Amino acid sequence: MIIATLLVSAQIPELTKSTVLMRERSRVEKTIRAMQHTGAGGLQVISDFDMTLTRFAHNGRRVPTTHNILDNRLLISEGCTKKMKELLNTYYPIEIDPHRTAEEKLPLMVEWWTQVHELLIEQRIRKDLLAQAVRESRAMLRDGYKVFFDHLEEQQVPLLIFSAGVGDVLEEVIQQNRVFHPNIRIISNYMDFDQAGLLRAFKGQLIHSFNKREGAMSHVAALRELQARPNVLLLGDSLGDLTVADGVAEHQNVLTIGFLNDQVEDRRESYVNAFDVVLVKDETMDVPNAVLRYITSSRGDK
Ligand SMILES: Nc1ccn([C@@H]2O[C@H](COP(=O)(O)O)[C@@H](O)[C@H]2O)c(=O)n1
Repeated sequence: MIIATLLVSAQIPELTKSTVLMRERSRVEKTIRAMQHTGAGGLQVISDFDMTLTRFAHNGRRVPTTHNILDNRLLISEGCTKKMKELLNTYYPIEIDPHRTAEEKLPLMVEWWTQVHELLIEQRIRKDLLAQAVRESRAMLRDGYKVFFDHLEEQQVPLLIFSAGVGDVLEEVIQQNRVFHPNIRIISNYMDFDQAGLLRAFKGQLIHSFNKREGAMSHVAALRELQARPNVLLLGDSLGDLTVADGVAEHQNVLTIGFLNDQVEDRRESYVNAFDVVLVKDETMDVPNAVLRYITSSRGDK
């Protein structure tokens, strides 16, 4: 068995990079082997979007989240920008605070999202200007994103993107990067426009970073096709992302990969305890791509 697990490391050299942390390397290798045994046909990928599929920073500047892409004079006023920034400065430190529990954070996240959505609705955002706002933004998917999206499509592996961001903006980002393939399902906060194409509400139950399990459970019927796939590769950048897989179904093998983008020293321990694999300040999809390449390679290739 030791020889078998070592073989996995040899086949996936990306897992030996100094930016890759694992609580229990042998468990990771065993899970990857089990997933490779079933192959692409038994696999599904569940991923967060902002700061997981998108970069956290580029050239020393933060890359905007889907909410922040809406901060464009085409769509919102200067006053709205100011209020959104104040809310971000108040609530983002709470979202990533390793000393508060998810239970403590939950009501505060509801406050943040609710206030921002109310501000956006007051602005009566125009649907027809969203694509231009995305084009003008500094939105950026992680390096290696094309290999990730294209490989999943080629292997017919479903990709569920579960995001507390803004669904309409998220779709536009992946559309403009030409990777919006038919194997993708998205659960997110979608805008509701009136007949004149002006934002009047957000649809459905609010999704924030700490209610993803409940959000996933409420979509279980729509996600029935995923229940036939026992193996899950789950990608996220927040501890709240870990609960999505529980909400979808019971699984045989789940491998979780967490991007630790910010406040690394303070959060390292909690991330290593929670995710199987932690990627520290890694702006690429190299590790998920290497793991996927291994899992979906046929056993004869080994
Ligand atoms: N007004 C807001 C609210 C949230 N955010 C950030 O977006 C992230 C949510 O999207 P996921 O795809 O990661 O689920 C969340 O982590 C917040 O930090 C924001 O920028 N502005």
